[in-house]
Amino acid sequence: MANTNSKGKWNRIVLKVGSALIAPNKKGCSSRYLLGIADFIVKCRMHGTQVVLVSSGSVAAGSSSFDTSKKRSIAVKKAMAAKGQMEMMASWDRLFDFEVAQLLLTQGDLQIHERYESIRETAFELLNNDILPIVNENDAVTSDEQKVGDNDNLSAMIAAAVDAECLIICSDVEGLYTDNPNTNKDAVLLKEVEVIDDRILAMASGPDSAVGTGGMRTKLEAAEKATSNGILTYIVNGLTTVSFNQLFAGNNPGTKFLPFKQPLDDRIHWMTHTSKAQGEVIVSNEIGEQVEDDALSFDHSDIVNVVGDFSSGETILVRTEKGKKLAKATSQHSSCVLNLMLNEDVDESAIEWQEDNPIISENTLAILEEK
Ligand SMILES: Nc1ncnc2c1ncn2[C@@H]1O[C@H](COP(=O)(O)OP(=O)(O)O)[C@@H](O)[C@H]1O
Ligand SMILES: N[C@@H](CCC(=O)OP(=O)(O)O)C(=O)O
Repeated sequence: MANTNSKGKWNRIVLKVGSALIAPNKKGCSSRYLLGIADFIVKCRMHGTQVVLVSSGSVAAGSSSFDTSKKRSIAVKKAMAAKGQMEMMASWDRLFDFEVAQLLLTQGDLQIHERYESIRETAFELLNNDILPIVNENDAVTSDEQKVGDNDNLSAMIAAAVDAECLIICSDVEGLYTDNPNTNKDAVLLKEVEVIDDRILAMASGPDSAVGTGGMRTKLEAAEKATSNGILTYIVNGLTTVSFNQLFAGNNPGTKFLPFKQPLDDRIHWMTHTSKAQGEVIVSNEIGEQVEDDALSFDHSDIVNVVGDFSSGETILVRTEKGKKLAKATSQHSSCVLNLMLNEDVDESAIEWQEDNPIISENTLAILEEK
C-alpha cells in the first residue's frame, strides 16, 4: 500500500518546506519545486492521509519589494515577512483545488499550555473539514527573543501538537550527510539514524544558502523533538519529485530517523521540547545527586540563586551550582517570591506557605538527561 509505515497507511503527516524550495532565485516566490510537493500532498489526501504543511519562504518572497543591497535589520526582515507571507500563501493556494488556511504562530503561542491546546483544536477542526493548514512563524510580530526561530523546530512542535505519525522535512539536500556536502565532496549520506547522539550532531552545520535559516543543525533538533514523541522523521530532497514518488511508495529517499520505542508522555514532551524556560532556579549540587527518573524535590533552603524574571505558572530550568541541567518544570512561585525566600531573615509564615505550595509542579516535571 502506498504511503505506508510498518503499521499501515499514515493517518496524519506534517510536511515542512524550506525557503530554498519556495525561492530558488533567493527572492520572490516560484512554483518550480512547489508543483511536485503539491502533487504529493494531493495524493496523500486522496489516500486518506491528513496533511499539515509548514512552509517557510515569507522573508524570501517579500524581499523583492525591499532594497536588499543594504544589511537587513530585524525590522526590515519583519516587513519582508509581512509582505511575503501573502505571496507565499497565494502560491500554495493556486496549486490546490481544495481550501487552505493560514496558521501563524510564535513561541509565545506554544509556550502556554492552554494556548497550545487551542492551536491543536484549530488544526484538528481544519483537518476534519478537509482544509489544508499552512503553518509559518509569525515573523512580522515577534522579536528575536520571542521566536521559535526556525521552521524545522516549529514543524516538530506542530507534528507533536497534531499527533502526526510522520514528519517530512523537505530541503535542498538528499538528507543528513557525514559533513556538509556543499563544502566536503567526500561527505556520505546516512540512510538511517537510530539515535541522535553527539557523533550525529557533530556532522551538522548551519545553512550555506542565502535564504535558509538553521541548516542541518535545526533539522536534527527537529528530528530529536519528533522522534522522542514517537514520530518517524525523514529529511528528503524537495528539489526532485523522485523523493516524493519514493515516499509515496513507502521507500526512504533520504535520511530516516527512527521514532523512540517508548515516546515521552505528551505533557512532558511539551515541557521538554516546546515550552522555553523563562528563568532558572539554581539549587545545591547535593540536589543534583538525588534526582530520580521522574522525581526531583527541593525546598527554599536548597535554592542558591534565582536567575531571570518569571511569574508563577511559567516554565523554569532547574540546574545545580556546577551547571548541571536537572529539569524543566512549571514554577508555582514567581521569581520575586523565590528571591524573597533566599533572604536570610525571611518571614516564618512565608516559609510555611511555601511548604504547602511546592516550588515546582510535579504534573509537568521533565527530568533532563545530561548530554
Ligand atoms: N551534515 C550535513 N548534511 C547535509 N546538509 C548540511 C550538513 N551540514 C550543513 N548542511 C547544510 O544545510 C543546508 C540545508 O539547510 P537550509 O539551507 O537551512 O535549508 P532549508 O531552507 O531547506 O531549511 C544544506 O544545503 C547544507 O548546506
Ligand atoms: N519564517 C521564515 C522561515 C524561517 C526558516 O526556518 O527558514 P528555512 O530554514 O528556510 O526553513 C520565513 O517564512 O521566511
